[in-house]
Amino acid sequence: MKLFLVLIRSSWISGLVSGLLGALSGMMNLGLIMLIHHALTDDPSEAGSLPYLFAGACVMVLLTQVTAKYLLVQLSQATAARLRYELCTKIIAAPLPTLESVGPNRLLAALIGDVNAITAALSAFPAACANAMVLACGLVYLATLSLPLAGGTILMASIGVFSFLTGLRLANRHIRKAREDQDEVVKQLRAMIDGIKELKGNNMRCLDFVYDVLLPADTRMRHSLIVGSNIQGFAHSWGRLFLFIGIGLLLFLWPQISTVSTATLTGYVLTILYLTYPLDGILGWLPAMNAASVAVAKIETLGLMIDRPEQQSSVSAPTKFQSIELQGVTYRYDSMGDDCFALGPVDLTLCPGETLFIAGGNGSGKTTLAKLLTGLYVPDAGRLSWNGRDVTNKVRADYRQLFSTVFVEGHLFDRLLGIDATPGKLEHWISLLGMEDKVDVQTGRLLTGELSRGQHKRLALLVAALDDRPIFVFDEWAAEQDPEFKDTFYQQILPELNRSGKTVVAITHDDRYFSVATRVLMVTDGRLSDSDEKDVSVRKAA
Ligand SMILES: Nc1ncnc2c1ncn2[C@@H]1O[C@H](COP(=O)(O)OP(=O)(O)OP(=O)(O)O)[C@@H](O)[C@H]1O
Repeated sequence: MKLFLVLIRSSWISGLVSGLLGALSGMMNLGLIMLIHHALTDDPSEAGSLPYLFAGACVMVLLTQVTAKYLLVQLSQATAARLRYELCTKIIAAPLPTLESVGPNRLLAALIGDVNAITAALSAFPAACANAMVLACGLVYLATLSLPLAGGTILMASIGVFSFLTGLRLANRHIRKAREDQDEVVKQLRAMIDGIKELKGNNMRCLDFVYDVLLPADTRMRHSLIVGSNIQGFAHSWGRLFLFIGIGLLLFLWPQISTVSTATLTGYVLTILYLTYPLDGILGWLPAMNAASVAVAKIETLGLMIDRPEQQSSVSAPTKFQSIELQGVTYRYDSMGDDCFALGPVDLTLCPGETLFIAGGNGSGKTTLAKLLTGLYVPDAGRLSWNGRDVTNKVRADYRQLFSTVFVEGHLFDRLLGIDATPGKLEHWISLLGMEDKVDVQTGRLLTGELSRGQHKRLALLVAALDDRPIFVFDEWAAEQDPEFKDTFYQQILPELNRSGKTVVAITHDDRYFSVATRVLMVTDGRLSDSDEKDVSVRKAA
């Protein structure tokens, strides 16, 4: 039922019209059968207008079917696009930790697989309406031929449909399970694509991955699908059987207990045989409906999980700040129970124009701190303030616009988006970063296809520089640069940003360059402290 609500929300008028047209086409189909019945049983010399009626009914069937399908293709695609858009909007608006805990695989499976399942079921909607109408009209026609026979047929068909629906409910459990297993399969397929180099370099790992991870996940999904589909198939055949039992009873039993003319019997059998097609169509459509309902439920659950939209920000970014302060800020990941990492309490004040380096061991919490500082994570406790005012949910999105960031796993879009840089500035940064052959200045396209990790970082820095926010946050930016460019970064790029009034926060392990910073802080096991390494590096640099 929810599936129809999804359809109606998209455009109830198109849905209704295509349903009605489908039903009309069903009636026309049945009209054809009645005409055939007359042509077979009436005197050929009295055919009169029958051929014209037949031709007219054929044209009507064609017109109604084509129009209904045309309308529904538009509608089902619009519904799919709308579902995708709604989900994408929710994803963009959801807080980062929520998305991190849902994970990209589940999001992708919903955006692609579930939306496609819904589109497939909706596309078959006019045909289902046509089939339902053929069945309904067929039963009425049967009633005009013989009321008791029609009653018997309805009884047999009802038993068949009821058995089928019972089987479908049973199959549903397995189809739902298969949908859960699909998330795991998508996860492992992504792992295979992301880890292709690691797999190619170690045959044993490759075999282990394929036979111990990928195939078992796939087998679990396949098994659930096979069981579900087999139950559906059996229920389908079982439901259909009752129609043939009805025909058998009609042919062999009815003439024994009542007198019935051959013309009536012929019309009856002809109609019932014809009705097996629409019945088949409906029984065949119900499993697709079933899969679509599972998909709707999945999208709804996911939508509810991520439906905690943050307040959206104004389009223009702030150009200045006076201070940013973290007071007693704490943050804990909640994904791994009690053992999860906790940061803080952290006290930190960031002032305009300073160059702050943050150092510390692996896993000590530097990136977590950067995500808190940039408003991507919300502190569990403590206070984050911007120009003396608390960064509440209402202003968090605006606050995030203060930062140009380059995170370790940052993504590069293949074009410059949301950037309004002058050609002079663009060329300056392209030449400073040596990215002349990776950027199409005319179109703003970035050639992100085959980049080395160092080049990837340089392009990311280019985008951040063109973003031109008051504060730059670099997470181990120089880690993948050659010594020469590392030097350019610390001795040329950071001072240049500083001279143009920017504040820089750089997470770094390069103690050789600590002298460039105005302040160096150290993170140890989630705690922040002043570092005495800056003095050491100043001595080293001297
Ligand atoms: N999304 C997450 N869910 C749960 N735990 C996480 C998540 N991200 C990071 N952690 C954990 O938090 C801790 C701190 O991670 P963080 O990335 O902040 O460290 P880091 O100091 O930047 O390390 P590195 O120098 O290796 O980049 C680590 O133990 C990490 O496993």
